[in-house]
Amino acid sequence: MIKLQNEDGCQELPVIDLAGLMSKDEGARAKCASEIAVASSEWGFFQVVNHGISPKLLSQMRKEQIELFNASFSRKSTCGLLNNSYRWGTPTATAPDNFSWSEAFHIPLAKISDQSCYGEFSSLREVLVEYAAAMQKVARQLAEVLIKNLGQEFEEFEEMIKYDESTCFLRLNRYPACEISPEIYGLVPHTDSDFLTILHQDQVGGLQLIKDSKWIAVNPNKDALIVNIGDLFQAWSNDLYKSVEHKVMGNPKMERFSVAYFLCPSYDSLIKSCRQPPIYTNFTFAQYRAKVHEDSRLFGRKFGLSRFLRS
Ligand SMILES: O=C(O)CCC(=O)C(=O)O
Ligand SMILES: [Fe+2]
Repeated sequence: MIKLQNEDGCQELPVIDLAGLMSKDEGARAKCASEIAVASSEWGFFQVVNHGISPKLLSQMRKEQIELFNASFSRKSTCGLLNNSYRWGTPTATAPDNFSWSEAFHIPLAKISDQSCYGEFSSLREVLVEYAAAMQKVARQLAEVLIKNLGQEFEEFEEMIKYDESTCFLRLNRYPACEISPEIYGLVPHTDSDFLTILHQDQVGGLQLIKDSKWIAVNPNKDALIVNIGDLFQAWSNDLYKSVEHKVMGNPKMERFSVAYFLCPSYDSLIKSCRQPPIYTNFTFAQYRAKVHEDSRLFGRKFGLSRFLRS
């Protein structure tokens, strides 16, 4: 059992002021970029403030999200709603420790402006469109910093990986209060299969990540977004940036909401290390997704990048 380290106040997730990236002062821009790169390699996780997304948009998103999840189960799982993306629990679970006590909508960006996905939730559409565009902007800004820090041209990177509206997605999460047992996860430990993820959580808390072999809780900060490195950036950077395991703990009394934006490349993008000697074999995003799905189906879990290690 891994002890929760920051219960005794040892370590707090870095908070980075993104205003630095926009500064006229070159030194301030370089300092901010360096903080992002260091946090990505030492933590694989960080928080950003002054990210440019208005508090109004964040609170509108939360309001719409709550209304959506308040709908009946039969309505949420109705054919057509948000691209049939409603999921609850873990269909592949074989034991309590691989079951996630949560429900979610998992919406590809390509479907976000599609009127036919919304039914009576028409005001959700406008908010999601604006939210996705705002998150995409921050995600690309961070990707640019991380790519330049690897000594690569960002334009070339974007040319190679062509973000795809059908592979980037938003996930709306709800974690109902779970009175059954404190052992049950809201979301089981996992790494994200993308370049990077940007999360907006409410004030309930429950997200934890591994740092130096210990679980660290992310204390809610109402002004911050949480950023984490995904498997693809770890492979691309040849393990310089870390895709670390994280999980959501269940809460016996309070429900919790979060929204995650996943920055993904097109399926045919080749993910190859920018450094020598490469730790992983080259793979396309389609191959990676297929392997993750196959492992979940056959073994009930994801093995992720370890499947692509060079022998
Ligand atoms: O809700 C959270 O805090 C984490 C969500 C997450 O890790 C995910 O959706 O991949
Ligand atoms: Fe995640």
